[in-house]
Amino acid sequence: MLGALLLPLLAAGLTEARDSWERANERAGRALSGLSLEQKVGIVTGVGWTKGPCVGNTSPAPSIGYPSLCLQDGPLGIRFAKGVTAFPAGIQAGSTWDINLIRERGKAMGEEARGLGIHVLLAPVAGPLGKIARGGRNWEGFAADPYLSGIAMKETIDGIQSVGVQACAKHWIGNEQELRRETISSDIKDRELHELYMWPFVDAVKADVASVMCSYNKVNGTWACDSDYVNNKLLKTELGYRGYVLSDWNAQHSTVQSANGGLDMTMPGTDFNQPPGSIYWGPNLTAAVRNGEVPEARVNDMVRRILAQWYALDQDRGYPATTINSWNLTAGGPDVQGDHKNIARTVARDGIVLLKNDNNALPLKKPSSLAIIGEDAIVNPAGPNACPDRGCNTGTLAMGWGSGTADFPYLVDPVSAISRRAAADGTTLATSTTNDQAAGASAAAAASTAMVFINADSGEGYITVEGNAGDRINLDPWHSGNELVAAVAAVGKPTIVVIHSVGPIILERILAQQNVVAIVWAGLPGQESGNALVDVLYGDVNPSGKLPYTIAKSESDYPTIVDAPNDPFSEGLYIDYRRFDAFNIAPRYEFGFGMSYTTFGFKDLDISSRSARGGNGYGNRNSSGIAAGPATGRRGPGGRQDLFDIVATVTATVTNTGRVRGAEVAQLYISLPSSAPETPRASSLNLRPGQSRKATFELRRRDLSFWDVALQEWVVPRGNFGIQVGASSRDAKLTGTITV
Ligand SMILES: OC[C@H]1O[C@@H](O[C@H]2[C@H](O)[C@@H](O)[C@H](O[C@H]3[C@H](O)[C@@H](O)[C@H](O)O[C@@H]3CO)O[C@@H]2CO)[C@H](O)[C@@H](O)[C@@H]1O
Repeated sequence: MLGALLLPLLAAGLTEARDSWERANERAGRALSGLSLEQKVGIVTGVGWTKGPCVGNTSPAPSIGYPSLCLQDGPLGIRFAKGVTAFPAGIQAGSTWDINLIRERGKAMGEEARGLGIHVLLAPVAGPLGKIARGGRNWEGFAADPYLSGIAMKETIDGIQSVGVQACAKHWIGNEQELRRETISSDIKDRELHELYMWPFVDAVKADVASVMCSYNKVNGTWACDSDYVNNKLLKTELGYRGYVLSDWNAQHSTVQSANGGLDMTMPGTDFNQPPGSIYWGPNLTAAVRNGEVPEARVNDMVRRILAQWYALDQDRGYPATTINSWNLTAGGPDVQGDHKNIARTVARDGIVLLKNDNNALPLKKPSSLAIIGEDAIVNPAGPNACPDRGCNTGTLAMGWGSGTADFPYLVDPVSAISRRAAADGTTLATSTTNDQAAGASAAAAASTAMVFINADSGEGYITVEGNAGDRINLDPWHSGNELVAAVAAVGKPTIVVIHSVGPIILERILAQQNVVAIVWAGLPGQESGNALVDVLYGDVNPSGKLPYTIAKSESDYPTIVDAPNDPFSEGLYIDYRRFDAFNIAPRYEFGFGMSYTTFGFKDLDISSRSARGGNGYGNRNSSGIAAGPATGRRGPGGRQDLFDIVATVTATVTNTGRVRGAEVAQLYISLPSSAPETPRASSLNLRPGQSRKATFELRRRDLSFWDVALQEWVVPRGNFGIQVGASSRDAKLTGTITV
């Protein structure tokens, strides 16, 4: 392992902001001048839960052709609709580490939103970031790492907004657990706030995300949606955010403080989990303006921000009428799936991580017989959508529960997909599709190979499933999964374990079973679950997924668990792999780990750096032209714009040294000079080699900087930066340095 901490980096081409914002902003200003105060307040206030077709709706302003804005979840597809695609969850997209796939998934979600006349898709998610392994909503986001999360945020937003739908980056900020999420204070120190929790939102702002949703929790003692500090100072001033801030549903706690603190839209608008009739804005905001507590200029700013995004995305020109009906699904329409099952299958497949594969147990080679065991192999007998917001764990797991879900149009379960393949191969199947251990053992006894399906679920805290109030109660598989694997493995047949999970599971008891020869981490694959799995199990596609979080040997190895009434974030910068690396804790499977059916060689590391302040580029392995010191560029979306300058390019040649075609995610990690505070981050480049190809990583000034609390600025320290290119956070194949 290199150095105490590793700061990683990525690939090219980060920002293609829309250039129409200035014009849109002018149009918004003109439109605004013709509106009454009541009309403006209607644009910033939701009409109430279930009072419109979408989960969030605002009042129209017909005089300027402005509609009732429709805001709808969510991060893996359209909630409360029929005829939509149930895409793989964010965490599955993250485990592909594939920029293009992540963008295509976002675009497909955007197309479905547009097709239903949804103006704002409430996605993607970067909070929770995933510092708490048990955190109920971690699976809605992409990775327990700000760098990978940030890249995925940018690509998803680009995809959604490329088809004219407003994206919403959520939940801003510090919403890391479900327990007491509406009362807890996330007490986050300045450096951690910048380097971990704000980092992916910077990418979102740089991508010109239309809206940001403030979270339920308090930040350093003040409700996020009422906080001048997080909304005005950090988001709108420091990060140069041009869009609007909307509240999570009922996350607003005041009329005046929230208005003056930077909130621009309140949702859902009335009496949601509150006494009937309670509402902070609407008439109360009008009154606060009239009595001088909120300047009308502030309300004008809210409306201008909202209208500017509507104009910038051309939603004033021929945008489809809203046809979704969240409260009567059969009355909504039309079917908007198109061919999106293809991208859903590809993301599900490329997000599968192969964790163990003794003696090439996989891919399967037309086995004469195969036992399929476990309730996770079949669809819930009551149907895949039997439980509202997927609030149960019955049958195969393909998404978590809560507002970040969609109805399955269908769910291809593992047993159906494997049965089709087995029929074609002439394989005899023995099935036991409950978690009954004796039945599982007897199925295994009847076959040459056993395959056991287990899972672990979590979700949003307004639903409790089998004692799990959103957050998980432990990191074990559900429904006695460990015992089922043990009973099957004891039969003595080669045993393959397939796991569907929202996040890490402690695997030690499974790994202790001698006959467990392979472990396939199938994640949260969405509607194409079984098809994607068969693609990998049979080697039609070589697995290329890499873990977007660390799998520990013991839960106590993780930095924090859900408990205190307030969270002091005392783990500091050391979340997920940063903690394992810094404190020399051996993980079971490290961040970035994932096996393949082939092998890869890495060679020819080349590092060329250039001045961050416009100097000429030159190849150099030692002293660079990169200027040390604080960022000084003008501010724009994302903050100081010189932070996005490319200051170095790192290349390496990756060769497929095995016998079958395959893809490798080459990963680059940077360690900052020891003289500077340590700053770990991670990222990657997805490389699909034929035989040999060059992986190219473009490093931005931002990627070599740490947040200097005293200076209140990003700073590039002097000294040697360690460069590591390899196959995971702990598998360095090539190393080098950049000296600043
Ligand atoms: O959907 C918009 C945002 O909503 C937040 O979650 C809320 C969720 O949408 C809503 O369905 C749920 O309502 C439940 C309510 O809280 C509960 O008291 C009642 O018994 O059942 C309702 C469900 O039928 O409330 C959620 C908030 O508590 C999300 O945080 C946000 O990400 C969504 O975008």
